[in-house]
Amino acid sequence: MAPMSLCMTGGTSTLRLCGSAGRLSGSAAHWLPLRRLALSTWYGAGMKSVSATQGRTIASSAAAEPLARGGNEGAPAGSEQQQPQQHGAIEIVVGPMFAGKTTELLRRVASYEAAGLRVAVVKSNKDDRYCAANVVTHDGLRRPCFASPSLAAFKEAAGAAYSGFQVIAVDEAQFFPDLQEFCTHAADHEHKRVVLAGLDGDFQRQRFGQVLDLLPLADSVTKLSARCKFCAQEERHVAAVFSLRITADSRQEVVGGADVYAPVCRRHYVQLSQVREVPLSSSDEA
Ligand SMILES: Nc1ncnc2c1ncn2[C@@H]1O[C@H](COP(=O)(O)OP(=O)(O)O)[C@@H](O)[C@H]1O
Ligand SMILES: Cc1cn([C@H]2C[C@H](O)[C@@H](COP(=O)(O)O)O2)c(=O)[nH]c1=O
Repeated sequence: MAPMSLCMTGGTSTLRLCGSAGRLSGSAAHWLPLRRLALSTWYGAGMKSVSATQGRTIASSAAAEPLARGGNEGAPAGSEQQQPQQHGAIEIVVGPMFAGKTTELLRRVASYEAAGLRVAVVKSNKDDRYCAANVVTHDGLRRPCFASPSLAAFKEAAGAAYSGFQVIAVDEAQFFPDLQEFCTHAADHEHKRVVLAGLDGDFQRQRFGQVLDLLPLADSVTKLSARCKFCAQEERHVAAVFSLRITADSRQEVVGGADVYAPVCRRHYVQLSQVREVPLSSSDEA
């Protein structure tokens, strides 16, 4: 079994497979073709990132490097022989609101494009906060995208262009009803690299959509943190790991920004989510 490592950088933890063919032991070593495994484990290596709380610089990632070489490590230079197929992969970026998930998604998109790959960016059409046809970060970075109710609808809208995309970047992943099925098929059978950004939990810290279902299928999982809004008011910088809803709406899906949510640390989540429950339950009784 390939070992897992938890790499901490500031407010960010990156959980990634860091096995190598040489370190394989047990039954997997008997049936996995070693060369294929060596290539696929190399893809995820070297990923590093820092949290939104640490500013706008997100450390460079080596994730695009192998792909920059076309994923064709086995072919001799200038060879006319058929190139090996690109390997599929699933990268997941999670965290509370305002943690920099979309920023990180766009950084990876730019990195893959710089490596010469064709990238499609998709977001849920439920997210109409800043612009219907763009992925937009809370601080205004933007990029045109497909806005779709489902990933099947995106595939249909892309039409013939779909097969040319080597990377599919999905923002607001928690809103897609067919996330697991689409990503699994795209990575396993269409050999695409799928990069997802989304909430792992809702305002009640419950699973949100299908993001968590993809963890066992992912090549890398990066959890980002934001900065606790209430600690910041006390001039303390504390990592925010939860999204607190500051309105009295109890539906799971409520699209919004700083008017509806605040990033909070554990202490403030516990304190303030209980406060929030009082007006909710008294109004429920009325
Ligand atoms: N009210 C706010 N609270 C916290 N961060 C904010 C707020 N408004 C803008 N930002 C900025 O948003 C950036 C993160 O945006 P984004 O990548 O869209 O986050 P996410 O996708 O995780 O919600 C942060 O670096 C921060 O500078
Ligand atoms: C916590 C929480 C969030 N949402 C919505 C609010 C926003 O529209 C998105 C998250 O956007 P971001 O890019 O991560 O800032 O999800 C929701 O519907 N329900 C929730 O509990």
